[in-house]
Amino acid sequence: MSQQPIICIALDYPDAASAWPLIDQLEPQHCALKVGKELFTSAGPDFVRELVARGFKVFLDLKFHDIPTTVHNAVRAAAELGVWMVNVHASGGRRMLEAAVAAVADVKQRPYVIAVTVLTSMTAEDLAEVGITAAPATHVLELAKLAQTAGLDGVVCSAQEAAAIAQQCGAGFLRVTPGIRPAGAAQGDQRRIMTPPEAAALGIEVLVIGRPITQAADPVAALLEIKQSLMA
Ligand SMILES: O=c1ccn([C@@H]2O[C@H](COP(=O)(O)O)[C@@H](O)[C@H]2O)c(=O)[nH]1
Repeated sequence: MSQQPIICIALDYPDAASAWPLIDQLEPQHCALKVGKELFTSAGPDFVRELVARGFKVFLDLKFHDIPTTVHNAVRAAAELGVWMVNVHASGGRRMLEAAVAAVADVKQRPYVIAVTVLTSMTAEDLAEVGITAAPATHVLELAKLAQTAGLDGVVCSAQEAAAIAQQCGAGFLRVTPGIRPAGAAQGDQRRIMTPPEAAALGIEVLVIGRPITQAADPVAALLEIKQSLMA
């Protein structure tokens, strides 16, 4: 991983035709691309293979959460697409996490396997409603510890928890942070947020940014402006 964070653009488009105009203007050395549930459901594995063939690092953000055998086989199928990173929910538990790691053990180009801790859209109140009374930061750390001891490469967390995770899990354990909002950008449904320069100052490895880029009048200019803000 480089000193500057990798900017991973969340391609949250309804279909491939809507996504290509932006992708066609991007260079693989400038950003990674995230394909999530909406676009994958619509565009499918061939779309992912095409991004990989064009040289992009692809984060397949399908957040698998199921019984261990099902997650093992799903992670294996994702790895065979040649993606750079794939994820599962840490709350699926240790056996599920270990199954996800085992799935990529003998894959030729092994992807990073990371675990979602607490969604960046969630507050303490949201957690309490699903029976988790710990503060988000506390629960994120518990799940990060579980993911690390199960052999995962890192976690999805908010930038607000990134420093504590580095302290607890050490360097080399990836922190992939959505909920990144340039100053003045619409928060939308995100709740635990941080600006790109603040997140970069924490040494976060991957910043996931969607709408502030994809819904900008000029998405490429928005990406360049964010990258420029990291140099200051
Ligand atoms: O905790 C999480 C896990 C995943 N996401 C995904 O990241 C992007 C964020 O997009 P924005 O438009 O920048 O809000 C989106 O694809 C989510 O599915 C997340 O936000 N939080």
